Amino acid sequence: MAVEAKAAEGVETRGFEAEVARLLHLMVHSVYSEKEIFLRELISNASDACDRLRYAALTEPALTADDPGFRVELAIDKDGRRLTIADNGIGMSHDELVANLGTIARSGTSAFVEQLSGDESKDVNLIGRFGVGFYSVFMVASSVEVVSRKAGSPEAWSWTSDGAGTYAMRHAVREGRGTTITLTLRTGEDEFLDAWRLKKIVKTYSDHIALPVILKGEGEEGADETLNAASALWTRPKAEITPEQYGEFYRHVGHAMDEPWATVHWKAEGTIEYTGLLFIPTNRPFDLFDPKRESRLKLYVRRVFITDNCEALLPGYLRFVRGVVDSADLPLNISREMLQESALTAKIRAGLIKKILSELDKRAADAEAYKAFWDAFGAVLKEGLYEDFERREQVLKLARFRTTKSGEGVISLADYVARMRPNQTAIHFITGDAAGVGHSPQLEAFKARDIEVLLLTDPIDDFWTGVGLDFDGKPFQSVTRGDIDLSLIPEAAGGTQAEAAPDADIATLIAAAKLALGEQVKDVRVSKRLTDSPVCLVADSGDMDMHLARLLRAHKGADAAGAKAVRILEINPRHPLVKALAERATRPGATDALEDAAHLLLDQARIIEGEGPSDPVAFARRLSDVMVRAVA
Ligand SMILES: Nc1ncnc2c1ncn2[C@@H]1O[C@H](COP(=O)(O)OP(=O)(O)OP(=O)(O)O)[C@@H](O)[C@H]1O
Repeated sequence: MAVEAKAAEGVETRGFEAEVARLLHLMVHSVYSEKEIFLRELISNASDACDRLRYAALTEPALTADDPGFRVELAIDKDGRRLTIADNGIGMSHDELVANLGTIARSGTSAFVEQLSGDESKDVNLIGRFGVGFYSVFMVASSVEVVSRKAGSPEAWSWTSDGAGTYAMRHAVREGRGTTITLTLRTGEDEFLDAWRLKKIVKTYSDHIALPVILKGEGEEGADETLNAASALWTRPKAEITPEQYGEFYRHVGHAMDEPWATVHWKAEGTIEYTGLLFIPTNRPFDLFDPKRESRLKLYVRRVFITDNCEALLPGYLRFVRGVVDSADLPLNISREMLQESALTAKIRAGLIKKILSELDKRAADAEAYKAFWDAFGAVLKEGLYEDFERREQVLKLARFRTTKSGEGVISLADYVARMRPNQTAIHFITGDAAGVGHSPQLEAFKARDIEVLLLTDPIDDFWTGVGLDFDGKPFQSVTRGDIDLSLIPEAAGGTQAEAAPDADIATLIAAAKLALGEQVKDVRVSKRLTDSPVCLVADSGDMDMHLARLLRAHKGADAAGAKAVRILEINPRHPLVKALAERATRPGATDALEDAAHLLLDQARIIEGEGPSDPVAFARRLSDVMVRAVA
């Protein structure tokens, strides 16, 4: 953390973590046009600090007894070119100052730093997409002092920096708890010393903050002035809240920078009362695929912030939802642990899920807007198909799919069913990588019969398709697994099939291939799925789907249960190569050539699956032997 720590006359100079130094360099040289967002970030932090103290005071009331009125105060010192933002929140200890303002502790900021290209003109635009919290002050300030006193502690500490590689820590004096941040503004940033400008900024970005943001001494006859509405946004009547205010509030609670894709604000009344103000983001939050799959919803009890880490409030598959739930029915002194188990929490959870799913259902009517949502969060929502047994049908109805016929668009299962071919009884799908899945040879017979196939490319697809779901009475069936019989479905017009090799010859070829390949395949058989390619691999009906097996091998190693299942090699009796080999198989002395051919066919099928030959050296040798014979 500290590159260098030097104690001289009570001053401790420390180096910023390398990533912070990079970030600060960008801030200091920033030409970002909306520099005023630094104030939003500081007020947002101050409000969070007050929320956290209010919660701590539930169990330790002495923490706030001397100064119960939470607030944020802004003060301007024109002569000194200084702007001060002070709060009476929880404050920071020496170690917290070092940890929070010297390193990158937030996932959002580290995602930001990861994206930095070194090209400043490009990087500056990232500021608007990520937000950089506290560090944004260096866009406007030549030096910054943070004086903080942790609630309950007599000691205060000062953190100072000019944003150039190091910061200094020293003892300080602060009357009462909280944090005071003093910015010395750079030349050219005088607008932030102007009371009108500050009022405007607070009104625009921080009106929703639930505690008063006060401008000191700039009102009539030097009076203090409260600049924001200072009441919790979710408690205000919907009709009085503008979309801009909802948007700012979303960015504050969601630690986000985008616009909400959907806003749902309602009051639940009945067995349990609560207010919900939920947002579905437009963009994927950075921690969306974090293995912890935590929900970030903020829970309040009668406007006192309790936690933003209550797993029991939202299932993992809705973890992209941001916002606030405030209930008067939960006890104020409820612990985070009790919350997880409370029957009231379970009721709220059921209410939230219902509201979110029905909102999605409503919005699905606008196909284009819904596709934007689906592209961002569909992969997560589909986890519900696997884990929310009760609501599978609802989620399935909300799901959208790319298919062999959808082009760049997506379709619903209802669309799929409506387009099913005569005598088609199942919903066919293939799982795989986005780049290759649409070209798999296993799809050939489906294309020949004009049967639509769902192209599933999210890792979760391999899981939910294995739980025996159906839609509208139609089961899901993988095109790469088990026996497939499409003979009852008419071929598409214009399709002509080449003559197949005689059955007896094919039987001889199959026998020779089985002998040559031994344990490497479970079976060799005539394919009903191929029309153009000579071979493909399929999984046996009881075995794991091939794509899932590959995923498991990649993540858990070759020994993972089911990952090793041996596949079936299918051959296409109408393909010229197979026909020639079948003919050759009936002639005497064919064994060696057929052995090479069988291995090459298997390797070819493996390559098409994206797996590579099982023995690359042997593959290369066989291939050159065959080529030599061909050109000799
Ligand atoms: N006024 C404050 N009082 C107490 N702690 C603070 C204050 N300002 C910042 N902090 C601490 O410093 C941390 C880093 O702040 P920073 O603004 O960089 O990120 P953040 O607030 O966590 O995230 P975001 O900017 O996305 O809201 C905070 O998480 C908080 O712990």
